[in-house]
Amino acid sequence: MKLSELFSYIPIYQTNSAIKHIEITSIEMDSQKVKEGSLFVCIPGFTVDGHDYVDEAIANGARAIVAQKEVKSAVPVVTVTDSSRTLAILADRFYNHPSSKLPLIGVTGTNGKTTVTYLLEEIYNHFQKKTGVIGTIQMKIDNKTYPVSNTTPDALSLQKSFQLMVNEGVEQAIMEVSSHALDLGRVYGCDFDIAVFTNLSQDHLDFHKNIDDYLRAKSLLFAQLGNTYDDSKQKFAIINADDLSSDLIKKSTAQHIVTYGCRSEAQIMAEEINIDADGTAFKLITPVGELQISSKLIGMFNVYNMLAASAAAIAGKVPLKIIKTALENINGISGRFESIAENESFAVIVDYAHTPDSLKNVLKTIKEFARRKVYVVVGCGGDRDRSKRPLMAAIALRYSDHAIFTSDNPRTEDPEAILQDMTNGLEDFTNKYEVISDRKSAIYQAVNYAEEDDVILIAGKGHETYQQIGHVKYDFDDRVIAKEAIKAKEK
Ligand SMILES: CC(=O)N[C@H]1[C@@H](OP(=O)(O)OP(=O)(O)OC[C@H]2O[C@@H](n3ccc(=O)[nH]c3=O)[C@H](O)[C@@H]2O)O[C@H](CO)[C@@H](O)[C@@H]1O[C@H](C)C(=O)N[C@@H](C)C(=O)N[C@H](CCC(=O)O)C(=O)O
Ligand SMILES: Nc1ncnc2c1ncn2[C@@H]1O[C@H](COP(=O)(O)OP(=O)(O)OP(=O)(O)O)[C@@H](O)[C@H]1O
Ligand SMILES: N[C@H](CCC[C@H](N)C(=O)O)C(=O)O
Ligand SMILES: [Mg+2]
Repeated sequence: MKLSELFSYIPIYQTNSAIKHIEITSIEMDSQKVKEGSLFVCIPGFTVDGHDYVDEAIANGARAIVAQKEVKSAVPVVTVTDSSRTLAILADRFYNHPSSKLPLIGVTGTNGKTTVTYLLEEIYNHFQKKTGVIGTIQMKIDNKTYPVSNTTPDALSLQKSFQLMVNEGVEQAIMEVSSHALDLGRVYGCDFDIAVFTNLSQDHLDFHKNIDDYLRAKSLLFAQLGNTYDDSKQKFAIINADDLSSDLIKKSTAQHIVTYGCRSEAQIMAEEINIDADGTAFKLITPVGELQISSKLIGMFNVYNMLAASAAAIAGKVPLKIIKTALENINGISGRFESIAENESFAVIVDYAHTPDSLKNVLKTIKEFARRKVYVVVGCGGDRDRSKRPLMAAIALRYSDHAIFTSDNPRTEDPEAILQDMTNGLEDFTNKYEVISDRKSAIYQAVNYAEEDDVILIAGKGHETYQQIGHVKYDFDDRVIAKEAIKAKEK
């Protein structure tokens, strides 16, 4: 594509030489990925500054550079005020506005994003639509999966993924939109049709200044739904009426609002809720009819997830019957309340709870059905919100009979220091917990303790198949380790 054509979408920029004739073959934001003919966009990052990699990009074949400050370069430089924003606009143009060709649902909120996206995948698959899903676990197009390094990819990878979905004939795209992505502009240029808000509770206060700033980031998804009305392409904000943050979310959008909930008055509601150890049943009340749902998903939080997915699907004109069949068909989501010890006298559950709110929800749910002791194995991630550590530890103690505090992904932090952050202030309860920093040993210990009718919750890593220590990701899967521990106990 000619640079002149690409830049026709950027109204104001400066160049140090003529760019009209330059033909580019790809856009890159990483100098290491630059090939002959690439346009290299310099992004100032948290670790390094892309502007320092211009020479490497040119050596690898860059034909032009986009920068937001002065750089020395042997090839033409286009200077813009914000290179991240420019990257999003250029990527959308380069890949031919792919998100406008796909009905696109974005899901945001502290907890439940992955779950809601997979419920929606199931619903749309039952509706005979080919789906594309982007989120924490992977990118998935139909049944083909692709690895991801972020829940919401950078703008360049994202637009490229949308183009792949268009080429693969995807009829419904569904994605998780993290607060980081919204704050950093990774989803600028995405033409969302439906935006879903699950809930807000504490997380990521290492990145966001405070909880208000975190909520403001989440609200951007709703602000980005657009400010005009188009009969042929209606846009919807799907909002949890029972969440205290919903007022601000509602005010952030000019688009149609669909509310869901169980306690406050809402358009989509669950009534006559019945939750037990095998599943959940409720009556789904909607403006287009009512019906009974009987799902294998466990816990009140999953009723909310099912309501969120149902509300989005109703906005997307999916018939209620299809929604019912899909919700009743889904067995569970990888690493979310996943039951491991099917043939044992005790239960082992692996769950991705890594926030105070999700840990509390999941433990309260287990406590309701547990016949005997509840053990929890949990840690907190390094290089992440420190203030959630003592809260998660206190919740683990309060809602279990015995807690084993261990490492999650320590990343570049000292694992013992993370555990100190968790246990500071718990000196009076040392008989209710122990600290085993090696995660494998912690899981083995819990399994060794377990007797008939006990439940073990292994929280925090869910579907993850690695443990990151320093900058290295080692193979590690809670589910595999738990099964090994059970086998060893049986011997
Ligand atoms: C804090 C944060 O969001 N960091 C993201 C950011 O990394 P960074 O700012 O450190 O990037 P950098 O290494 O400084 O590089 C700056 C620029 O220089 C370029 N570069 C760098 C090196 C080089 O040799 N050549 C070169 O050109 C890079 O390609 C980049 O364009 O940009 C990277 C590329 O897009 C992201 O992968 C990275 O996410 C990291 C891995 C991360 O952990 N992010 C977390 C906090 C995150 O975003 N989480 C949310 C989910 C949270 C949730 O689910 O609740 C997510 O959406 O994943
Ligand atoms: N609606 C909900 N409200 C509160 N907790 C929930 C909800 N749904 C799921 N959880 C809990 O949160 C954990 C993570 O769920 P899920 O992966 O769906 O959330 P997420 O928002 O995608 O998380 P992440 O921010 O890591 O991508 C689950 O394992 C469960 O313990
Ligand atoms: N997307 C979340 C995942 C946290 C999962 C937990 N296992 C951890 O490493 O803290 C994050 O990056 O904060
Ligand atoms: Mg997720």
